[in-house]
Amino acid sequence: MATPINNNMAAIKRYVVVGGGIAGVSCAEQLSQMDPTAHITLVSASKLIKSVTNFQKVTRTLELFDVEETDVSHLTRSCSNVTVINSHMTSVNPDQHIIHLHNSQALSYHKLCLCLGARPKLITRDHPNDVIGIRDTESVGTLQHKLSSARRVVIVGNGGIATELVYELSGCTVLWVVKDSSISSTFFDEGAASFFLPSLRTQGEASGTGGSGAAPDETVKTKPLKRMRYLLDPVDQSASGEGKDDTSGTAMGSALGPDWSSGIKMIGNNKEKGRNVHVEYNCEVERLLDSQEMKSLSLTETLLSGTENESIDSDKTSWPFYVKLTNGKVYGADFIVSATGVIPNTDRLLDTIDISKDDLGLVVDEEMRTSAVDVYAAGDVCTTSWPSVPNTWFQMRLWSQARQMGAYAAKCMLAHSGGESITLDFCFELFAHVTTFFGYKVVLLGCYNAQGLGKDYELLLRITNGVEYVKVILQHGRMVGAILIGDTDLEETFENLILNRMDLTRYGENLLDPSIDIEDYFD
Ligand SMILES: Cc1cc2nc3c(=O)[nH]c(=O)nc-3n(C[C@H](O)[C@H](O)[C@H](O)COP(=O)(O)OP(=O)(O)OC[C@H]3O[C@@H](n4cnc5c(N)ncnc54)[C@H](O)[C@@H]3O)c2cc1C
Ligand SMILES: NC(=O)C1=CN([C@@H]2O[C@H](COP(=O)(O)OP(=O)(O)OC[C@H]3O[C@@H](n4cnc5c(N)ncnc54)[C@H](OP(=O)(O)O)[C@@H]3O)[C@@H](O)[C@H]2O)C=CC1
Repeated sequence: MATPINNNMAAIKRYVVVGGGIAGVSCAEQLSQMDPTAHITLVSASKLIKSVTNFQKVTRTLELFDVEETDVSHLTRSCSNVTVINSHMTSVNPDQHIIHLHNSQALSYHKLCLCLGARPKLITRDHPNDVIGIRDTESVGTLQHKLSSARRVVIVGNGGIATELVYELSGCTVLWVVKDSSISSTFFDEGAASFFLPSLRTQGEASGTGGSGAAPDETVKTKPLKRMRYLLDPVDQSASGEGKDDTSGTAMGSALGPDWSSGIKMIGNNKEKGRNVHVEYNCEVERLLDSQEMKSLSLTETLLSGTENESIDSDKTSWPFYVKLTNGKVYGADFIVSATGVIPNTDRLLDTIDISKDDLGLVVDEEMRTSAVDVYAAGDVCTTSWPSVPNTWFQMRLWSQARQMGAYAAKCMLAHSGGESITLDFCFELFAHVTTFFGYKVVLLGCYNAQGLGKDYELLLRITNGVEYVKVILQHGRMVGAILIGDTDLEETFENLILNRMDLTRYGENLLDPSIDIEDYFD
């Protein structure tokens, strides 16, 4: 029998936040800060919760911070009106305004914010020992353990985690399976991907087949209109972007924080071996096979070219399993990291509550409300539904957005409690992300890959191989997006230009002329 823990529920307006990740903790902190008299309860399935430290605003919309995993006393010390319950929420009853917890408690709420996060979307759940996902500290531990005896690891996926892992892993061969024709396609077009390829090769030549990143002269299919470009180092023509199709361009513990991989040893069984990455482009994993199946199907393992072949006698090497790719090749491997995106943690919850969802994400309106009355959602678990005008913000499951959404949901909950509505927070006007890939600072602003623009845009490019890659997307003479790789120092100016929607037609090619101090231009 469930026990209500807040008996005086009619009198107390209790804000309940579920989830101890960045979104949930930011929501609880913001509620506490804005209303120190409010009763706030944070329910977290994980014992440790996330807290944002060293927060700094880089520009109006870009923010940098560290994420620490702390015990709950860290939060309750700084927010004395927050109590934390370490349990799993099993169901929600919006009619009665009650949630049920795994420990048999029932908890009533005035407003509820669900910050349940997401978990890895694996290519298959049929091989839990061979196919792993990375999300929290525990899963990184599993990765390290498996790596220590691994000779060859297959990484599937072409987004954030895969891009970080291929750069960090050493001591084994990495077979990177991407379904696109260039690497890191969630974040970069083919030009930027080419800029990064030398970094992949630094510790041993990366080989690859069929992709533009590795095959600079790849034929172009469609060409957007381009006005000009700066190519400071003419060696790598592929990186100029000219003639490229630019339309290509998004219960565990809480997700890891920035720099999760630094300081963590990710070394395979051969400590002497550096980075050794082989990329298979334009394909996916078709199936996994054990050695019996390999024999019965008379399949032959594909040999890896380059350094690996010198050290592996392929006839004698046996592998725990084999992957058959959709391009027909078969590779032996020790294990697979499926870095193939995330699934919001709502599936069980959805059995208990009538609530709108989109691809398992809880649909929220511009005041972070779900379709269930007094139930809000923030972070990876939600799917935003508001139209972005101008069209320069979109959702991506990132910690900056988790933090912003958590804090904004708190503001909405308090405003609605007072019978007020609230206008969409400024941070949702412009997509802004700062991160590090392949050792380079990366800033993404607005429609950085011309998302949603069709072919109605122009590009400006400035590239210095090994130093910087600057791409600007213009529509009708106005800047709508930018990719800044390296220490370009352009983020603030470009952010202003995108937000101001200034007509830049008259500046023409001077906009990216490296000999002009662009900041002075617009002061
Ligand atoms: C390896 C990795 C690297 C990343 N790198 C970056 C990066 O460089 N930059 C970036 O911006 N983003 C990055 N991200 C994404 C970022 O970490 C997430 O977008 C963000 O942390 C999501 O926060 P959240 O609070 O929404 O969800 P989570 O951190 O997943 O937290 C959800 C919380 O809810 C709890 N929970 C779930 N269900 C229940 C329940 N029923 N009852 C109670 N509690 C429950 C979970 O235990 C967890 O504490 C990375 C993610 C990963 C996995
Ligand atoms: N520095 C950063 O900003 C980082 C951010 N993150 C975030 O963490 C979360 C998890 O990262 P990650 O798992 O890399 O997710 P991402 O969404 O970044 O990337 C997933 C990738 O896997 C591809 N994919 C999906 N299904 C398959 C499949 N069956 N076979 C092959 N490829 C497939 C996707 O292609 P398609 O898009 O075509 O479906 C996409 O390229 C994301 O929200 C990500 O944004 C993670 C690490 C670093």
